[in-house]
Amino acid sequence: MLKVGVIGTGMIGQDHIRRMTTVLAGVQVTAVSDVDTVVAASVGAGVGASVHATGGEVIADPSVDAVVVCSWGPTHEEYVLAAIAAGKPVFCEKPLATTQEACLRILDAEVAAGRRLVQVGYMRRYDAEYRALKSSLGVIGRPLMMHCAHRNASVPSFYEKEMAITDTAVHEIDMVRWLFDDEVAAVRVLVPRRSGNGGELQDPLFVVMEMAGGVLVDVEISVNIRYGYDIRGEVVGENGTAALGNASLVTIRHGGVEASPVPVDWRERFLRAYDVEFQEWIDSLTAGGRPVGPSAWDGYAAAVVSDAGVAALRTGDRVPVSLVERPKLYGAEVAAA
Ligand SMILES: NC(=O)C1=CN([C@@H]2O[C@H](COP(=O)(O)OP(=O)(O)OC[C@H]3O[C@@H](n4cnc5c(N)ncnc54)[C@H](O)[C@@H]3O)[C@@H](O)[C@H]2O)C=CC1
Ligand SMILES: O=C1[C@@H](O)[C@H](O)[C@@H](O)[C@H](O)[C@H]1O
Repeated sequence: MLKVGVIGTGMIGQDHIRRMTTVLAGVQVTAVSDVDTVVAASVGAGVGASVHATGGEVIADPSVDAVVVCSWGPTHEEYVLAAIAAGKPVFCEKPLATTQEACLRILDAEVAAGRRLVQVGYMRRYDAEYRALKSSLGVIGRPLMMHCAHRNASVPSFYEKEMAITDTAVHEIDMVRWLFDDEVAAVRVLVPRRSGNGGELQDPLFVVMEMAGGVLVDVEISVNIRYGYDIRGEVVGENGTAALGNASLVTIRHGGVEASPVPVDWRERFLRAYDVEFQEWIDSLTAGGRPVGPSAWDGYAAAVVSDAGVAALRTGDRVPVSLVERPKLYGAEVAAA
């Protein structure tokens, strides 16, 4: 039984605790913590876990074999570094950290530890539709372009302009690296007319990524679309196209109209993907091994592209992407999962 401590008991922290306590096998949540101590106490009591005053105490708790970090992005670096220092495996929700410099510090620490301890929560790699899309690439000929849309019904009040890249588009950044087994070479961000739904937020955005191998990817980021959570992707190949399904269990035809329900948010759309992601993480650690999913290198690479995207948003320029040399520790694992 893998004993897990969870830092950050907000929306996704609670959702992951729910899956670890009621859905998945071979795992027990033994400790939790959140700067919102009231929420942490309530969540901890609900699953019989110890409630600690700080994330550092969760990591140091002897009843904790592995750590799950679900706090806000800017706090991830501190906890991931502390888990590495304690020699404990750590699953960190995306992004690994909010700047490439912070990710490099994590890479350096893990390389110094000499073994993989870090996994990053890029769950699209575990989604059945994305996996089917990847499998179909052989059928449609060489991929040339990809069209994506990433639409949130709404975002919380603390969501800032740059988060459209660092918190939202970062999923597409990781996904295209995995899908095409290639790195992003340059980023542009185009700014269309502003939606009235987002207040002062610049919403939507249109992100264009150039892959090193020449594939061009466009991503519409809309975070106040109101009607639901809508994730789309279509690859254009030399001889055909391959698109994600519409993620709906049912299509209703009634009163002269055809309709399918749209997921409310990421918890519904990627429910199974998170389950598979966590079960594989738990199983890999229980077997005495190391995590095999998205690595600190993947987290770093996504952060470099994300930084380029933020610069492109600020300047309107095409911003090239340049990665440091990949440490041997991450040699064959960029496209894992
Ligand atoms: N993989 C995915 O699809 C998703 C990933 N996320 C990621 O998960 C993380 C959390 O997001 P949400 O749960 O939506 O946010 P949230 O705001 O609902 O929850 C975050 C929690 O972290 C706590 N917190 C903040 N600073 C802390 C600190 N220093 N130590 C301990 N706790 C702290 C907050 O009090 C809050 O309860 C973010 O990094 C986000 O990008 C979020 C949603 C979906
Ligand atoms: O990761 C997530 C959130 O943090 C982010 O804010 C949303 O835009 C994404 O759709 C969701 O998957």
